[in-house]
Amino acid sequence: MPFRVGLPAPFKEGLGSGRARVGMWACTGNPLVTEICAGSGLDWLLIDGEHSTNSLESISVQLQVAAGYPIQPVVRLPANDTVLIKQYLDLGAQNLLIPMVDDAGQAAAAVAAVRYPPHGVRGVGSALARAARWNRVEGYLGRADETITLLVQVETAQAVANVAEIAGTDGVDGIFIGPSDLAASMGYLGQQEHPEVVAAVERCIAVAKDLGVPVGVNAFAEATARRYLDAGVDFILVGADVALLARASEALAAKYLPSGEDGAAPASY
Ligand SMILES: O=C(O)C(=O)C[C@H](O)[C@@H](O)CO
Repeated sequence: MPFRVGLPAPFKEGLGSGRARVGMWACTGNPLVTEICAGSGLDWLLIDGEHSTNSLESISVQLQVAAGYPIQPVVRLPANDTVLIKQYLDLGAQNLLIPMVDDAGQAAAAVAAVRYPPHGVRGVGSALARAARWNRVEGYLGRADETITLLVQVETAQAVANVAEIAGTDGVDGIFIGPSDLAASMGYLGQQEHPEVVAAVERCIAVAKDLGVPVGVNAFAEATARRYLDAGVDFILVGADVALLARASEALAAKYLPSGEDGAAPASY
């Protein structure tokens, strides 16, 4: 039986070759919404465990739903934490994004967390875990690494200063730049488009390209997204389910309600 039977290809496969992968955030915690986004035709979905109402259970169901569509799910954890990483891997998240990785030591800790001993510290629970399809994936323990993609987030001024060491850490499959937190840490809270922030993002992209390490970024403004694509990012997030719904529902209200009304529905509605 070929290895990896029943498991999707990891995000790292082919990453950095060919055109950039374009994706969106899945933040509602709702499998139906994620299913709608999974059928969008986009390349990848980022299921968010950091700023969204997602639990281990809701992420697990969304991965099952997304598996029916030609889209690659990546899951962001709330923190760079060995126990959480074990739980996310075991529920079947193969592609992990770890937030707030500021130096090579923190990157190495994330690498150790995704690897079984002797190469790391991941606890062994494959018989109980969807990761190994309850031990139906022949040889999973010896080859789990092949099924996992580890992406780390560069999103502070400190991380930008250390970007070459972070990107070059053995076992890191790519870096993902977070302009919102980066802007905040540079003293420009809420100003992801500030020229110094954009310049720092572009510096990180250039360093990663020089090292041959795949690099991604978040950019909701189309002009900025296109700028980062031109700079050579390999994967990008260009929108979010919650943001699309918020803006589209506001546009509906603006279209049909007389201007000046707040659009609140009657109490009995
Ligand atoms: O700092 C960033 O940018 C990110 O990490 C992405 C944000 O979390 C995303 O929610 C957009 O604000």
